[in-house]
Amino acid sequence: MTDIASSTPENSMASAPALTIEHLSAGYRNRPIIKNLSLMPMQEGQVVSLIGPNAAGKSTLLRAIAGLLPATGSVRLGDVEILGLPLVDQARHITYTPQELPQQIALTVLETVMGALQVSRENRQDVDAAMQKAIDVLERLGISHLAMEQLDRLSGGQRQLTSLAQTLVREPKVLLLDEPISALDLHYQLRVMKEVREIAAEKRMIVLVVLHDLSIAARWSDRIVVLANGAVVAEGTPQQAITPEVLSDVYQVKARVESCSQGSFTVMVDDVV
Ligand SMILES: Nc1ncnc2c1ncn2[C@@H]1O[C@H](COP(=O)(O)OP(=O)(O)OP(=O)(O)O)[C@@H](O)[C@H]1O
Repeated sequence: MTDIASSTPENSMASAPALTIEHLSAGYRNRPIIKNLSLMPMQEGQVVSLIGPNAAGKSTLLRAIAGLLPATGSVRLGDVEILGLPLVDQARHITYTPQELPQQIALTVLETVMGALQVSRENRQDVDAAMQKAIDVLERLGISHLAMEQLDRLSGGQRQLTSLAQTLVREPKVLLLDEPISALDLHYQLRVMKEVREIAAEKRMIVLVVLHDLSIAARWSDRIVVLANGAVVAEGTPQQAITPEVLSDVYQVKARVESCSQGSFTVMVDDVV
């Protein structure tokens, strides 16, 4: 087995670990939600969007991959089996950002983001490096002006951006994002998707993101997974996965998929079925 955390950039490039999910089942008490689910391997640098109706099991799937729910099956990063590892070891590879906004604690945004790096306060160099990293992420997300604001004085959208900064600063190998743009205005929705995509490519991260806006998912994802009733109903490029037939089956809407001038496409919903 390969120890991913201790591998050098050279040999990790050579082995290019993919995230492979096979025969995954998970749920709550006596309530199975995810049933024997397998996905195409997700490659380094890829952004994969998970879409589907309310209660389809999207958050449950992310929590199961992150090791936060009892699950059976296999979640492998390269040849390392992640499922069943102690949470602290799993967290070295995978970071999950939940749908819920962070607690309104009395820390500044900068302190909150730096806190995610868990450096010792004794070591001045580490603290300085952590601060620089945190500031860089805040700048990328366009919220460096909030660095000295207290978390409990922020709006919902500002707290969501802080939560994302807290996750990104750790540069995990696998990033699981549950509706990261649900509280954001148009500018920040696009800004976040653009930055997540760029950071994934730069840092060779694997990103699995739950989104409800299909046009945004189509524009910013390499691949789409459509989930309904805890099972995959379509998977592939945005063009392959988001079709009028799938939208009718899964969301019960009459929809068109229209090409845009920039090569992406928009989903136009005409009516409910
Ligand atoms: N803690 C829990 N205990 C029991 N059942 C739960 C729990 N959390 C979620 N569920 C159930 O699991 C199913 C899937 O929920 P999940 O939150 O994964 O769906 P989702 O696709 O993320 O939905 P949404 O788009 O509405 O956020 C739902 O039927 C829900 O009621």
